[in-house]
Amino acid sequence: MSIPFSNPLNIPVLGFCAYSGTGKTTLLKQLIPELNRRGVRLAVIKHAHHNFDVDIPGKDSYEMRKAGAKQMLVASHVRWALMTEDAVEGDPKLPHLLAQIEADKVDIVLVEGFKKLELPKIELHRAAHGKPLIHTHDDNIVAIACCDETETPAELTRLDLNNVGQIADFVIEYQTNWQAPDIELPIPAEATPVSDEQKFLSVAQGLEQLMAMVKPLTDSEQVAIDDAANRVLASDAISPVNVPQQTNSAMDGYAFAYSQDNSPEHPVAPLTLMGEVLAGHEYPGTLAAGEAVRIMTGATVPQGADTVEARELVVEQDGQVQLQGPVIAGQHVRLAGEDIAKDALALAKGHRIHAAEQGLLASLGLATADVVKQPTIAVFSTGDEVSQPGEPLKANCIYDSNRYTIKSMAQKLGCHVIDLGIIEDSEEALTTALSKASVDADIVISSGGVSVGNADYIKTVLAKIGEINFWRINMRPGRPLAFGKVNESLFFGLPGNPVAVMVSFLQFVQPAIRKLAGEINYTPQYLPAITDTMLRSRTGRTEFVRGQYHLSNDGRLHVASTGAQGSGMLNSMVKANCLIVIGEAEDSVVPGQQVYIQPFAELL
Ligand SMILES: Nc1nc2c(c(=O)[nH]1)N[C@H]1C(S)=C(S)[C@@H](COP(=O)(O)OP(=O)(O)OC[C@H]3O[C@@H](n4cnc5c(N)ncnc54)[C@H](O)[C@@H]3O)O[C@H]1N2
Ligand code: MOO
Repeated sequence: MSIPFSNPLNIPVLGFCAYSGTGKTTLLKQLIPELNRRGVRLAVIKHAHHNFDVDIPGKDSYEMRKAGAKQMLVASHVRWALMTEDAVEGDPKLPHLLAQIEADKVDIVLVEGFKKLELPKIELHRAAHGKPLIHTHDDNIVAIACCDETETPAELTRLDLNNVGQIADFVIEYQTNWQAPDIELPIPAEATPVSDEQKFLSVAQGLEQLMAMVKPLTDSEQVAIDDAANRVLASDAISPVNVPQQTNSAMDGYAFAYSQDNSPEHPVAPLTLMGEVLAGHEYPGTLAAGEAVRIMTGATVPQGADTVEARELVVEQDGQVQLQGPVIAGQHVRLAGEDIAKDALALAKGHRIHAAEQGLLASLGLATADVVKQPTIAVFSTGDEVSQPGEPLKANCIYDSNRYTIKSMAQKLGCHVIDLGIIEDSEEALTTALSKASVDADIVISSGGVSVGNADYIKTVLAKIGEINFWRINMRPGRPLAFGKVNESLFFGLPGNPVAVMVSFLQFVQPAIRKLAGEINYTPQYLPAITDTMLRSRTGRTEFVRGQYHLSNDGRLHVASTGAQGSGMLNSMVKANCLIVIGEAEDSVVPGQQVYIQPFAELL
């Protein structure tokens, strides 16, 4: 029987398995110093089958543990040991034990025992023992270390059980070639092909199909750096200058030429103070060895000098500068062009401009930026029951909220928005509005009227003046989605339910707008978080649960559902700061399990 295993660390874990008496411990006792000698830092985990204790009665640590401490950590200046009382049924769990290892301090974990786990292992075999082979029924054996008499299949790496150097070579090769498995995100980056008989599309399939129809805008314009926020760079920004322009000081202090005489190995010789240089000015001469100038942060480092010491670490007296401690050659000096060199690529085409990018473009001396034309989005609502906010609410009606969430999200993505209002449910009104909108807009977005019952007008109109696909996406909320073209504009028909509108916008309209706007390499952000609440889904469907995440005392992100998840309840979006994405492969998720979240602070 094999037991699934997943490695929680970002370093390799390699097991050694054998029937008892084969000499596992003897081999490891020789292999460990051999690997150490070759510079490999090791952790070892051993599974003991008996009730072991590492401590002895009478020692403080033993007595305190026996007095009831669940965990006892004893530490000295050479080592520390953590003992944990953790009685479990069956075997201890290896992933949990591995999580206790300080993975930044070692290169590989060697594991003795845990024979039944689906863990990459080296099998040890001694034919004289007459014990069965393990690799014949365990696919996780990566090599067999055995003696001459053992017969092994040609495809299995064979090592000499008595040749520790050869086994060490194998371990090092395994460690060097090991790659952490790719993280599986709830929505895969690549969609499986859509089959003919498929009624529903996966989120990835819907996204792939619609993204194939989005062509990035090619028109660009020059705008002032002040107006470039949230726009996308249309061409590479090449630096016309070195940033910084000249080699300058990073501290208020003293500049001088580093020499052995003021290095830690030598007595510190006083330097002769030659003058002062302020930011925006330069020292007229060249400093000779043993000379220093007083220098301000940002001031050009004089010719001849290469090192700066901070003012508070220096005593200046009677024209002499006495360094107090060791200095490192070149310290506190910012080299000309170290941030961005002249003629180097400062910001690549396709980059969305925010505060740091605006600052960076300004630091090159640029007054304007070449940006992609702003996408124009036309938005309208449909439905006899949908009323204009500010007007009295008619019987059996609801106020229009979808137009407002769509407009706001589009504006946050740097779009120019045309509000077409609420359009009466008639073929004529829709034809006029859509034809007009498509002249000015790159994307036309409607909400409502895309589910089975009432899609008729949109369907008829778009069949005449464009093309339309009515998709059913295996997701919740946001199952129905219409996507097509009106003349040359793209058309999104989002589902009417207010939360479905927002979720569909985030998942489908957002990436389309980013591509249209010329943004390159946008991928949705996923963060791992531990769920504190039970989350329900269904295998085969992607569930977007409104969640609230926070950084917990355990140093990890935790997330909880915001409660009732009706797709008409905008309040659940207001309370949320992320979507919890439960992928198709998963059913329900229990508290304590890891999930992926998409924080949406940027757009909502
Ligand atoms: N028989 C079926 N009925 C429904 C299905 C289905 O598969 N079979 N799918 C459900 C799902 S899921 C959704 S989502 C909705 C989508 O329906 P529509 O896109 O056709 O939208 P409407 O029916 O027009 O409206 C749904 C809901 O949203 C309200 N709404 C519409 N526009 C606005 C607006 N601008 N602001 C605020 N609220 C709006 C509307 O009053 C309805 O309550 O269909 C389900 N039904
Ligand atoms: O997509 Mo609908 O929002 O599941 O109600």
